[in-house]
Amino acid sequence: MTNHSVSILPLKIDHYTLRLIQTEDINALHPLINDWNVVRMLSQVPFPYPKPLLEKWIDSIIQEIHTGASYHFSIIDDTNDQIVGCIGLRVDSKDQLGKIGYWIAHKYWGNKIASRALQRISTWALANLNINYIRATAADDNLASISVLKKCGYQSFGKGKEKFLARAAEQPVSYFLLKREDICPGKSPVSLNPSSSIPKKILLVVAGALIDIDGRLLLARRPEGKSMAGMWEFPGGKIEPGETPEAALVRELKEEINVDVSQSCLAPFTFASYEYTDFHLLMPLYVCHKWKNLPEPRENQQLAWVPADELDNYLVMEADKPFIPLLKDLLF
Ligand SMILES: Nc1nc2c([nH]c(=O)n2[C@@H]2O[C@H](COP(=O)(O)OP(=O)(O)OP(=O)(O)O)[C@@H](O)[C@H]2O)c(=O)[nH]1
Repeated sequence: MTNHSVSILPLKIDHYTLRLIQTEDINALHPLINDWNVVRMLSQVPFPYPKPLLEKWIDSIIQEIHTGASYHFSIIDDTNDQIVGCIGLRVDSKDQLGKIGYWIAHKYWGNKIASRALQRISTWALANLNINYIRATAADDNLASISVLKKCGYQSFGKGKEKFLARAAEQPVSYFLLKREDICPGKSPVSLNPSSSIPKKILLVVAGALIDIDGRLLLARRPEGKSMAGMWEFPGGKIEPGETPEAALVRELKEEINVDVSQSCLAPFTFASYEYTDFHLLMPLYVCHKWKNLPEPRENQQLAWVPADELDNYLVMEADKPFIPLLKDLLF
């Protein structure tokens, strides 16, 4: 994907901070991870864990942040500035999958740090990375981790065997998956026989497809905290009572991305009629080629100018999916 960067500011949970692992963390991390209690539950780590090997791993994951291949965080107790564990995620963009792993130093077990960190990173990752699912693996004898995963909404989806370096043996493991809908249930599409459900409130929303002189389309990413955070959509919003769709779109474009558009520059293009779990969305989409001001995110959303051949890399809202082939024809 182009033209937008992942927000990796330190993340807060109660009195803990999650921030990207740094080279200087080595001295604090090494004694905490070089502990049989911790290492026996991690498949890829030997025991003892030589410091230079950890150093090499830290160097590699710092490089991977630049390419977006992985994001690993130290978990820091704000009360004394001590590192208490790590949590990280490797990104497989092709399958829209993140693979998550974490450990907490033995002396901090029992403080619910893992579940809070897992909850936080899962929400952050689904809102900011190009993924729709997060996968985790736990050794079958790691009951604490299995309970943490279940508490955070991860569903068990199978069993297998994996080699654990520290134990020098294969171990039975369980695989877990978190889907976007599992943590944002409000707006998931109705999958089972929608016609039999109770009639829903019709929500009138208007959206704009802004196309620049290079033939790229503007997409906005729903920020963390909103329903369906991380999904891409078209700038726009709800039509207020007494408002025309055109007036509403002019207002929304100003409010959301500080763009001035005149109603006469909005060309009706198509519309979405889509049943979400709690409402039925009716949303006209207008095309617009002319506006004033450079679009700027005013609501903490990411913005991306996307050429036609990259549109398929963006996870757009379910209701917007039919727009994509139509817009590709328009852009090419
Ligand atoms: N603006 C916009 N909304 C869309 C698109 N596709 C789509 O399903 N929607 C849905 O239409 C509704 C838009 O309302 P909105 O933008 O005013 O509201 P919101 O949920 O973002 O937040 P809010 O209610 O806190 O303002 C949302 O429920 C959103 O999920 C789209 O392409 N653009």
